[in-house]
Amino acid sequence: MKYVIGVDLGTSAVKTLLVGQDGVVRAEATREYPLYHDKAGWSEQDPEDWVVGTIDALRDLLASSGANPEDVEGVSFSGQMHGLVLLDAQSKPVRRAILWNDTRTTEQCREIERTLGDKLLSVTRNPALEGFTLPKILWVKQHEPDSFARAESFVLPKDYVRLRLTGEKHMDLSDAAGTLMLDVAGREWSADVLDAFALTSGFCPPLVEAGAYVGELTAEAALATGLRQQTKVFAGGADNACGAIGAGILSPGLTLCSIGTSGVVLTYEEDASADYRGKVHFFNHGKAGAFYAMGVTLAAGYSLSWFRNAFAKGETYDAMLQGAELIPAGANGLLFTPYIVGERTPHADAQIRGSFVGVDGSHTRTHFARAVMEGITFSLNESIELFRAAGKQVDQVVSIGGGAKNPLWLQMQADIFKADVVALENEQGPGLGAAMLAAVGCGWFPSLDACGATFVKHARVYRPNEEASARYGQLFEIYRQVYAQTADLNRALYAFRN
Ligand SMILES: Nc1ncnc2c1ncn2[C@@H]1O[C@H](COP(=O)(O)OP(=O)(O)O)[C@@H](O)[C@H]1O
Ligand SMILES: O=C(CO)[C@@H](O)[C@H](O)COP(=O)(O)O
Repeated sequence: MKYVIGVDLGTSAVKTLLVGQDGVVRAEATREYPLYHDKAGWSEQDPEDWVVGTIDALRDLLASSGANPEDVEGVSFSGQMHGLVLLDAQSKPVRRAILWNDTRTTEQCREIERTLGDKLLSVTRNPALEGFTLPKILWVKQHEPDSFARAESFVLPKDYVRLRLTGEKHMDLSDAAGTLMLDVAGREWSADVLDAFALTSGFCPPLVEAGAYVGELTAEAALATGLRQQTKVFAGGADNACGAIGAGILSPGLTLCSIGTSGVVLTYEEDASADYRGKVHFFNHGKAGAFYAMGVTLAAGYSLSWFRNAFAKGETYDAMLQGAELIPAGANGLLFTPYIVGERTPHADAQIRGSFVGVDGSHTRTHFARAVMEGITFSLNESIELFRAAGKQVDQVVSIGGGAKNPLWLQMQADIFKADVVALENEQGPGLGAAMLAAVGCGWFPSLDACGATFVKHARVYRPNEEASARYGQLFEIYRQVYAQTADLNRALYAFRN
């Protein structure tokens, strides 16, 4: 049996999958790494942690599977999007990476809007959001001129790991789309954007397709991981593009829900003609020539992991959520808004923060945990509603990410989305998508679609429960009001955050 490896560089951990030619996941290995929140709204990681974690996980993957390295033909990547890794002339990071969920750049977003005007939406196809890469570059330029002066180029998180494993510097289109520097429809770095901010084209890495062959491992990387130096390396893509590939979202009419650290709802777009007027993100897909539109909840899984760290430290998610399935929909009148690091869709607001509304003396920790899951799912439903309002039919949603490990949450998604929710045999969609890019690159299949027919394995389908759905419909209308009712209060509280 021949194998490929998918590496998913997530926010909480790097997850590696060894997948056979039959699409069966033979082994998994994971390494967690820390997040640094030095100030409210800041979120950073050390790129070295990604590299060490990836090498350790790959070594583990080979050891635990017993696979012969000679049989591992290719490897590809999926990565958390937008994170800025500034590199010096020797391709060494000049500072820690500033991540997608870091919201320090509101001022730079306004500068981008003023400078680019209409070109912002017509060229980059996206609004200026704090999480995107260009505002981070401008922030470093303004606040850390010494670091910026040493920076000769930039890459995104998974590009840095690939650079360390191959010695080759590239960025794929699906990830470049999240920088706000790409002409998304034209599929090239935008001269308009680069000129407007005095950035040279040499500052940006060469662009490739997600499925492009970019080289083989360095001798050092082969020795450290146990893989052969001749293992073929393919560029890989943004985690949401790879999640879409791994969930089979490869043709029109298909919808994905991913609950990782962030939460996303995305729909496939055949071409760049759709115009959502910046209400949702619009990016290049990992399938060459295609696109996707996507709404993002900044703190989806992160809200539940925050809740666990704060109130159930040391417990597993399953232990913390025990009994939550016995509580009726609506958590006995307790509502949660998951704005704990700000929000993107439908409220692009870095200052908003979360709320529990309706706290009652009878509520237990389990009610709060259930309310957190419901609030996250209501937030994702706002994106589903946006797509429905734009004319998309959303009858079936494929669900992936850590949140899809929990059957209660999958049923809740079906009830709140009022759509069938399909779980996959393995919820690690982005890692599987990366493995599919490698499988197609190695010539095992003529296309991603053909590969999907073997690799994407649907498991249980969760259908909406009529009674719960009706109840959630009423609660969703109340949930929707909380943003407007708490926006001013949160602006007033801003001065009191560290
Ligand atoms: N057993 C579980 N039950 C419910 N939620 C879970 C479970 N396991 C993980 N999660 C959720 O999944 C999130 C991590 O998802 P993952 O896809 O691994 O994230 P990332 O790709 O951002 O690193 C956690 O923050 C948590 O909210
Ligand atoms: O910022 C976005 C998408 O625009 C996030 O979806 C990141 O790509 C991080 O993803 P996860 O770590 O939650 O998978």
